[in-house]
Amino acid sequence: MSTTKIEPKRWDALSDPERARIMARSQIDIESLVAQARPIVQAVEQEGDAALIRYARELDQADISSRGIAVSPAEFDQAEADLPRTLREAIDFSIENIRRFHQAQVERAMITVEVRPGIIASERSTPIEKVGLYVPSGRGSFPSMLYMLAVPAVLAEVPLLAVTTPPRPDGSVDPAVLYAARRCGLERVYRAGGAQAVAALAYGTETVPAVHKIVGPGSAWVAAAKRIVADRVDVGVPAGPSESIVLADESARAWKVSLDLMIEAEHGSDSSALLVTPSERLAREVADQVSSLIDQVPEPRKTFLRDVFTGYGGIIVAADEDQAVEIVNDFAPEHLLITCEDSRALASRITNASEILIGEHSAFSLANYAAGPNAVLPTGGWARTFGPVSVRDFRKSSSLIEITPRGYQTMKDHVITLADSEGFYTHAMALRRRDEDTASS
Ligand SMILES: NC(=O)c1ccc[n+]([C@@H]2O[C@H](COP(=O)([O-])OP(=O)(O)OC[C@H]3O[C@@H](n4cnc5c(N)ncnc54)[C@H](O)[C@@H]3O)[C@@H](O)[C@H]2O)c1
Ligand SMILES: N[C@H](CO)Cc1c[nH]c[nH+]1
Ligand SMILES: [Zn+2]
Repeated sequence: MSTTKIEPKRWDALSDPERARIMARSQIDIESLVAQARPIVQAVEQEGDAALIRYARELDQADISSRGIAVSPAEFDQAEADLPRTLREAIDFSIENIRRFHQAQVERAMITVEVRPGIIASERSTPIEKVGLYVPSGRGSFPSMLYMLAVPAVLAEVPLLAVTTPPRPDGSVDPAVLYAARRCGLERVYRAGGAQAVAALAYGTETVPAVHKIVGPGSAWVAAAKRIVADRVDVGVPAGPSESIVLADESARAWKVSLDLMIEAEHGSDSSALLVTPSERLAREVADQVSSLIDQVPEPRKTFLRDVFTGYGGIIVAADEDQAVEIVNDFAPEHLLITCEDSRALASRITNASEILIGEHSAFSLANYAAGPNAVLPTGGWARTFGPVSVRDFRKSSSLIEITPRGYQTMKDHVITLADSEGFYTHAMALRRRDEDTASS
């Protein structure tokens, strides 16, 4: 196959539809799959386990009828025995880093403020009772996603955690995922992927428990199914197909930028990877180097890279540094690497990005696996309002309010005035009657 031709594009020269397509990226795929995912979700709602077994055969080419949907303790034992020692050590090392970082997110279970004398208000945090963790599999093996989800969920003290992950063609589950699950203290793992897994967690089946929240990244199929069940279950951070921006200037080295640009692009054809630079020279050098580097990558990643750099990804030449920063903030990338003369100063100007890597040593891969912060991140522009998955995603809060007689006296007249003015008769009357009762007793 011929070499992929990548042409740097000047942002100022792009048409509005061209810019809109770059900004929309995988949202286009997710939208187009919602209608196709709906019958899968409905079948699981109506038929439960039978539909999961059927879709495993149809969509994962896996016969799971003899093994069953739930992974057995013996499979966990086998996975641990089969996994190479170096991989076990790498997973252990990374889990420890992720735990060290997420431990700092554990908040006090209750904060209390005496708003005024006798008005005692608290915020109490409790774990969400049942959470489903979606661990993708197919275009990659993702033990890293298991521990990125399990570590904060366990620190949050969620009582019921149910993991779903697609079966492999022989019906087994990725042993690295099982090893990581056990290391994190989880043994409830179900063989189900894609839209069918999301439906199973939303509605429950004979085997898979229904949960209150589903957390975890996935393909456009997973993202589309989450949209369908979103009125029934909390679907958490919208973490779809991976995407990244490298923001680089004249000081950056083309070979490093080229490889860093290719990291997140190799996840799939629906990913996005952009170099945004004010340097025309760097843009041209990176275009040439990425074109020839792609040819050295084994399949299927070669095809994914080709598709990305002729699809949602590319090389953008900004008019200047200010425009480059503006493009990044408008795009709101999942991953951002800044490799510029003063990367730290530029980082302070980034307002929308879920993960900001600063300086040429901070490759995306390090943060994907082991730097400490969570690598399950919002995509599709959702970094404008969401952050990385954290311990907070697995907890909720309640307000506790206790009013003493003194606090009541301080507030009641103001509240009666407000209730009258809003037109809520009973809101005011409940306080007026209390006053009459106090006066007559
Ligand atoms: N945003 C994040 O934090 C983050 C993190 C890691 C991975 N990701 C993304 O997760 C995705 C992982 O994708 P994956 O494919 O490896 O795993 P996946 O588990 O998300 O998807 C595989 C499942 O999709 C379903 N599927 C595939 N083709 C289908 C079809 N034609 N019809 C119906 N269902 C179908 C199957 O059930 C299969 O089990 C990638 O896009 C990656 O970029 C995102
Ligand atoms: N880049 C992914 C998040 O978008 C995380 C990951 C895991 N493994 C490889 N990459
Ligand atoms: Zn990645």
